[in-house]
Amino acid sequence: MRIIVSGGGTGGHIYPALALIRTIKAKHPNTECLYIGTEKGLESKLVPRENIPFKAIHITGFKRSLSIENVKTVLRFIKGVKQCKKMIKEFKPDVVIGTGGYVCGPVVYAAAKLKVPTIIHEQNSVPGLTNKFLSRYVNKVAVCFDSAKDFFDHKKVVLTGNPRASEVLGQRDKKVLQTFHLKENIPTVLIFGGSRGARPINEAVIKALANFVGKSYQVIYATGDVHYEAVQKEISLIGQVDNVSVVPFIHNMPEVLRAVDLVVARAGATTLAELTALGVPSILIPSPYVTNNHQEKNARALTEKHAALMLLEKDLTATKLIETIDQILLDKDQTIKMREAARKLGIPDASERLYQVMESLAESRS
Ligand SMILES: CC(=O)N[C@H]1[C@@H](OP(=O)(O)OP(=O)(O)OC[C@H]2O[C@@H](n3ccc(=O)[nH]c3=O)[C@H](O)[C@@H]2O)O[C@H](CO)[C@@H](O)[C@@H]1O
Repeated sequence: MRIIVSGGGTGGHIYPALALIRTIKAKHPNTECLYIGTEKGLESKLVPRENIPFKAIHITGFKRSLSIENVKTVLRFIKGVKQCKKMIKEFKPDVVIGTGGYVCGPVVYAAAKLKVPTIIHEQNSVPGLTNKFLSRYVNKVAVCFDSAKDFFDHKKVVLTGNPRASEVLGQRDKKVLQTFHLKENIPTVLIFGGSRGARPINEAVIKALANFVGKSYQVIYATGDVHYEAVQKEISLIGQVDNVSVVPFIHNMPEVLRAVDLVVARAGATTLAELTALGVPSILIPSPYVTNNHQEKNARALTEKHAALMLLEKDLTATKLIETIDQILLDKDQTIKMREAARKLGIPDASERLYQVMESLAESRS
């Protein structure tokens, strides 16, 4: 099989794509894959790490307000479509899949125009602009939340879940905590602000740092690559805290998620798919800076079922953060209830479901 995958900007669009590629390669080791992204997006770093052939196009996203930049974006889109058509004709894919982010626009649109079978994967409860636009042209729309179905043509829509959910599954092995210089025999909370980190979360954690001293739990705190230096500078002024391990980014997230007892994070859809597949309780701090406030809607899908607690960014303080962590981790019954509620929401066979959609589409063509 030959497939082109495109998805980018942030990890939430890239990790599902990588997980799907791994599933396909596990089934058909001879599958040829090409990933199309942008140089600026995180994909230009993450995809080559996986030894997947990567090509970049130059494209930008639409601004919501009227602006001259939008005219430039239209021109870049037209140029991008031309570039993608050339790549598609050369590569001759059986299927083209877009996992979100504006880079998918020209890639999937070009494929649809060339009559190559196309799928878009929407991770969120409310779709992004690019996927809404592409949904008119593609053959199938794979979604992760029931509520997302209503935004698309019901004949095209399939509930698959997020392939990252399948990827994080595995044996819980707390030995990985040693790599963070932490203990295996006490509860661990993992704090991170999405794939790029989040300044407001970093600020709250830095202020909370001294209050973690003497707690019966320990903390892994990923600042986000771009924030690491600034955070370290601030921490050096306060002093290191033994039971808090600070890192820029976690590249072995599946292993780490399996070893921790609570997660504090933004409410990015891929993170939520991972948490629910594993049944990890969470405190969600939705980013208020995303399209249609979709992270809050993502988070509500979990809080309504008691799988997570939500802390709005406007209410986020160091004290509130510690109180909420204590509320869960210092109450075993609460932890267990949240764990079970989270697991009930997971779609652990998401990779297989998405693979089936892809395979039947490719077969229908041959
Ligand atoms: C600001 C923005 O537009 N965010 C969007 C983006 O979020 P973002 O890229 O932050 O996506 P998610 O929170 O969904 O996923 C983050 C991914 O990065 C991984 N990870 C994170 C930190 C780390 O140190 N190591 C690591 O591997 C997580 O395990 C997860 O797989 O895509 C999501 C999925 O479409 C959307 O729901 C978010 O609203």
